[in-house]
Amino acid sequence: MSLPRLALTAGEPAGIGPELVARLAASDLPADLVAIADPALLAQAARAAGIELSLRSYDGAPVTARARGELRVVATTLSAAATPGRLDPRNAPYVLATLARAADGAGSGEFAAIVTAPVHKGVINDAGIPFTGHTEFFAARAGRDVVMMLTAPGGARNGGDLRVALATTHLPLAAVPAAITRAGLVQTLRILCDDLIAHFRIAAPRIAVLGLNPHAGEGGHLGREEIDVIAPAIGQLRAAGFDVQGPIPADTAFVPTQLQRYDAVLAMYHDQGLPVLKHAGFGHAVNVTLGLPYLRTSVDHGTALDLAGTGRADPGSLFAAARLALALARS
Ligand SMILES: NC(=O)c1ccc[n+]([C@@H]2O[C@H](COP(=O)([O-])OP(=O)(O)OC[C@H]3O[C@@H](n4cnc5c(N)ncnc54)[C@H](O)[C@@H]3O)[C@@H](O)[C@H]2O)c1
Ligand SMILES: N[C@H](C(=O)O)[C@H](O)COP(=O)(O)O
Repeated sequence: MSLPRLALTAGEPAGIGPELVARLAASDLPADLVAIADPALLAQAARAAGIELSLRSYDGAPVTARARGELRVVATTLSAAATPGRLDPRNAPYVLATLARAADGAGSGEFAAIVTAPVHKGVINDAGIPFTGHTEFFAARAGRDVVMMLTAPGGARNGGDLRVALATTHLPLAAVPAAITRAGLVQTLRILCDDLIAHFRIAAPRIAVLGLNPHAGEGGHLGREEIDVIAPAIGQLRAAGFDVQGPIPADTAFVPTQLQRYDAVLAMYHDQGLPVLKHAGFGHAVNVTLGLPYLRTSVDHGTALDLAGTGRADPGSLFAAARLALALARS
């Protein structure tokens, strides 16, 4: 039987992504690993980290076994030689070309899933290309509404997984209140519930929806978004039969006794939910994009320019992302 094929994008060439992809290839993960990257960059990162890598050109043929270190590559050429730790806007189109190739392959069924190493959003913008993240890039390319969810195995302290989804993703904090709309929340909650049922095999997901303001608005005295927007969206989902609770004050939503009651928490913005998730699981948590017509998982960390080229980057999250992608593909 052929192995499930995972597309691996190596991300920012000056970051830790190429080294992590090489480390994953050196593992015994039972998958047909296809990197979409510059082969010379992968070889250079592997050499620097003392990883033995055997690169082969990707020809599309199915494979039934993969030896440690074996990695097929869709060769994508850097615009400028990469130096670890030093960003170069000239390579931004290269980074986006790797994402586009992965998206097209996953969309056509060529890949069972995409697993992405981190990109640097700033340098892509410095190159004059508007870009806020993989999540938004894949959503736009697929023409779908999506939801960013991070999952930390065992992060709920009761042995369960901590899952945090976001109502808004990469935008300035000042723009958050206006970006939270009733229709948007309803769509986000539907995608979250549907994908927890379809992909995570949770028959009736229990969702905690956080408030936006301190103490969930304190009855309207500390903000009205809970009353005007969040509660009506929750009501709509509940009327449709979903187990959605809230708006819950964010400051106490993550205490273990509260978390036990839920399968996922919907935070209103990036830094309301992700610091908790990363505190609980940094290094082995996984970022999953829900709502895409294909599977996409990613690491819980960024480009770590300070570690690039040192061989000291922890590959735990990329391994977890690849394992989750495989599990989701099998299910
Ligand atoms: N999946 C992604 O593409 C992704 C995720 C998060 C951040 N980013 C981007 O990465 C860039 C840098 O972001 P940042 O500095 O806020 O976060 P970062 O995760 O790159 O670094 C934060 C700290 O964590 C450490 N760290 C990160 N990954 C590590 C690993 N695998 N092993 C050991 N230590 C690790 C770094 O050395 C640093 O001290 C930004 O452009 C950001 O947007 C991308
Ligand atoms: N919000 C993510 C995090 O903090 O880990 C990260 O920026 C990556 O997002 P994309 O997968 O959309 O690039």
